[in-house]
Amino acid sequence: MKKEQIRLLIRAHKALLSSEERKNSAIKVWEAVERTGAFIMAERVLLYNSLPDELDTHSFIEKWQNKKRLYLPRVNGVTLDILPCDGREMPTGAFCISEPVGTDVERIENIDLVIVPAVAYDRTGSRVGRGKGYYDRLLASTLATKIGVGYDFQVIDDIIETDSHDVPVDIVITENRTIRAIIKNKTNT
Ligand SMILES: Nc1nc2c(c(=O)[nH]1)N(C=O)[C@@H](CNc1ccc(C(=O)N[C@@H](CCC(=O)O)C(=O)O)cc1)CN2
Ligand SMILES: Nc1ncnc2c1ncn2[C@@H]1O[C@H](COP(=O)(O)OP(=O)(O)OP(=O)(O)O)[C@@H](O)[C@H]1O
Repeated sequence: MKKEQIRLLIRAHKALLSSEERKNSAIKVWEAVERTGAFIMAERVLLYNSLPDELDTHSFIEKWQNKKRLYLPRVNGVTLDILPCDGREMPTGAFCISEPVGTDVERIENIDLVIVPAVAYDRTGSRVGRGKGYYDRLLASTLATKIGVGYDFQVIDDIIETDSHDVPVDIVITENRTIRAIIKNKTNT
């Protein structure tokens, strides 16, 4: 299936979710994330500030804000800057996402774990994003563990047709499953 087709299908499916279902799924996903070795071991974690149509991250960020060093992305042209999520107020930035302020940009090399949003995943960890390539550019230069989160229907049975720039995740976590990608994504280990 082509990426654009997948985006349309998933958008339609998401529109059917009740707020109760959204909330319950998020609780289960974050409980499963907390059980992974990658999360337990991680000191610096890059999260995303969820949009209404994404798996909610707000309660999770609040819970862990003072226990780990959390970071959020901020759009800078075609790339993402990584800023600490330190509890300060976050104004609405690009694409209506609340983004951290300040100049304390962190290097992606220093991040231990990246929690990645996506529109869809397949069971090998390949992902379809929102089509702007921000995460592909960011993840191209990290050895951090990458956990993709989402609702269970965001994991599709088809294998996603990928391009050479696409960076897969290592683990996909939904309310029903934790999928460890079959293909090892790191080339130097
Ligand atoms: N919560 C969250 N933060 C994120 C991302 C994300 O996907 N989710 N990003 C991931 O890259 C980066 C921002 N990139 C984004 C790119 C497109 C859209 C978006 O809403 N696109 C619309 C189409 C708008 C258009 O084409 O102009 C859409 O998907 O319907 C949002 C964020 C960094 N921060
Ligand atoms: N590492 C990269 N360097 C330069 N351009 C890139 C890179 N990765 C992706 N792109 C460009 O970004 C655009 C969108 O790519 P794609 O459709 O794969 O995005 P996506 O995976 O859905 O989005 P995202 O990675 O933001 O979640 C493409 O035109 C692609 O050429």
